[in-house]
Amino acid sequence: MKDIKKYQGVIPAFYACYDAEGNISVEGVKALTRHLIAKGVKGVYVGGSSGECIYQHVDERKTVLEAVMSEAKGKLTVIAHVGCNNTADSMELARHAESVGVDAIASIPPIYFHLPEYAIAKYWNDMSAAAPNTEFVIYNIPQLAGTALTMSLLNEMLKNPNVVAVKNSSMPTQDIQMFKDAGIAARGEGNFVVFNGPDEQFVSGRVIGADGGIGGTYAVMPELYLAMNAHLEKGEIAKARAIQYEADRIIYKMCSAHGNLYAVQKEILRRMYGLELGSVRAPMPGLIPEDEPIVAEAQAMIEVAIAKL
Ligand SMILES: CC(=O)N[C@@H]([C@@H](O)[C@H](O)[C@H](O)CO)[C@@H](O)CC(=O)C(=O)O
Repeated sequence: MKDIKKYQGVIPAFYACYDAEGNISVEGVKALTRHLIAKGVKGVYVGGSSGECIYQHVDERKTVLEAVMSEAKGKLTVIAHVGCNNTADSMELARHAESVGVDAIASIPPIYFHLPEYAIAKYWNDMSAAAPNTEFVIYNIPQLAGTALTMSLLNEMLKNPNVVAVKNSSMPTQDIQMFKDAGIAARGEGNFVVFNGPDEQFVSGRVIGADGGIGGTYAVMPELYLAMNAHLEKGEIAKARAIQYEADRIIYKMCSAHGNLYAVQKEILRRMYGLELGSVRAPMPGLIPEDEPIVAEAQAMIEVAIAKL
């Protein structure tokens, strides 16, 4: 790998940005990108779960990535999730992502049908071949994708020199160590990256060896993850853990709404910073009036936690 440093740190999973009619809001995408640059994050993960990738058309996903790149190029590490539920569309997005100059592409495994490992490897390698000059990140999120990254599948993928990282959203932090060991055995120390996925375990994931984190709640409270990361880099585990506890309580609060977590977070960003990012796409549930106190409480918790840093 040429530059491992660009993947080390706090990388928010970018939210889907819609206008009042539910169409992609290019202005919203640009505004959120500028906002995250100003907050000092390392990069963005575009078009993943938080980006509602499976609810967006190929052309919409290209539009989003182009808007991000127009603001982020040279300022942030950009990882574009290009997985679709068929190889041809994924390859088209991979080709496009390389053409706009992303740092890496990423993909979930194919969802719904439980395919054999050789078919999953071919799906990933085909999209990697469509972006031959771009690094590739395996996105392991078994609880949503329905397929878990096994060691045999990872070892098969490590034969592809573009595979530089795993974004690991499985819950056992032990998986991070196993993936990292295999990556280092194949590539050498300092040449393979594992990202922590579950935000509730950012500190544990980093302590067991994750190089950085990609997460869906970072964008609504980047200050907390940046502070945890800074404490960890100084070996201040207790201080990092105290912030992790606060972040987790905020996540539990946001997840208690009727509306989807992403809808809650976008509403908090609207209230805190005037960012107009819209709601979520059906069939995800949007906010209902009864969610009002939850949104207000979560916002207040974020503000209190930030003020304490
Ligand atoms: C299962 C799941 O959705 N995991 C999320 C977490 O960030 C998650 O939203 C967070 O830990 C709150 O539970 C991320 O790993 C997903 C992510 O980074 C993405 O949006 O692509």
